[in-house]
Amino acid sequence: MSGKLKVFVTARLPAVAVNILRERFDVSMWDSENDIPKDILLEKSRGKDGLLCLLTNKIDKKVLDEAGKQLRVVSTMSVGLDHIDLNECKARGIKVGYTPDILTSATAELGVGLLLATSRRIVEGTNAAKNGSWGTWKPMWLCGPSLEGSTVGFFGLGRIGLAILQRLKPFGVKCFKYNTLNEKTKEFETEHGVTYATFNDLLATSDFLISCSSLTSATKNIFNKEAFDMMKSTSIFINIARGGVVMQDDLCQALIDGKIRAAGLDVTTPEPLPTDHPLFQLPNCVITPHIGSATDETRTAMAVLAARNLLAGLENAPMPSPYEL
Ligand SMILES: O=C(O)C(=O)CO
Repeated sequence: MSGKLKVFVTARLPAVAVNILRERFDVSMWDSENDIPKDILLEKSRGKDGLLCLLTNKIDKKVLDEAGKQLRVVSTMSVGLDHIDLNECKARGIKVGYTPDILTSATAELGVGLLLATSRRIVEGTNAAKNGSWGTWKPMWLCGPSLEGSTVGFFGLGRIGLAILQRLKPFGVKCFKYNTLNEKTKEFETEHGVTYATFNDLLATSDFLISCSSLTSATKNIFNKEAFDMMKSTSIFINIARGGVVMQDDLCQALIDGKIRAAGLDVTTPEPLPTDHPLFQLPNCVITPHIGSATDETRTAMAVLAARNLLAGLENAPMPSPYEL
């Protein structure tokens, strides 16, 4: 038996990340890209000093109990933390590490991609080109709204929202609005050319509404029937945050009824969304499988940062990216 601290990694990660841990710890890993079943997560967490997890692993009281009192660090390869019971971690003195910043650009790129895919009807267009419905060039076929001259609203304007805003400026957007829990300073608003809106104003005036907010008890299901009813029938809704901010059945109905024009979703409830889900039947809904941060560079950097957080946390050194509980 080695006297090394024990860590469990809940998914197959790039070797460059795992090797950081192997040098110092007794490492076991769920060596698969498929999600680890809960019973195995519980079993493998038992007796570990540290866990390196993904956003798909619910690190709840049960996992923490099963791991045992020696568990000192939970490091997640994600910026989102809604899968971790943070209150329990705090109560137990367990340190939490996460991976913000390094995925901002990649996620912002995908957000812009979804905006363009929905507004310019790129998926509908490629399908039409493939399936023979192309025909001749028609004056108004597959038209969509322009970003130029539009009002773009952000629900949540943290790192990722801001990065999308910056990328959208060259498109000639007329007005950027935002709604967040805490209003930003006037200096911030002036610097970024964005104005605060109440949630209702954001709904009523945005041509494009982008959800970039974290999932909390305050944001859960906030995009519901009432919200979609308030949006313009010409507006486009984008969600790159968490599926849980949306009442998905209400969104589906709003798209069917023409309450809003289109939606682009990188996140859904559940994930994966069953292939027979009605949203997949709608031509005005573009769904990508939670790939916001999926660039080669970003995913590798996230894995490495998660490993470094775990290493530092277990060695009582400052984590490169701690989440302050
Ligand atoms: O890091 C996260 O929270 C993600 O959603 C991954 O893109």
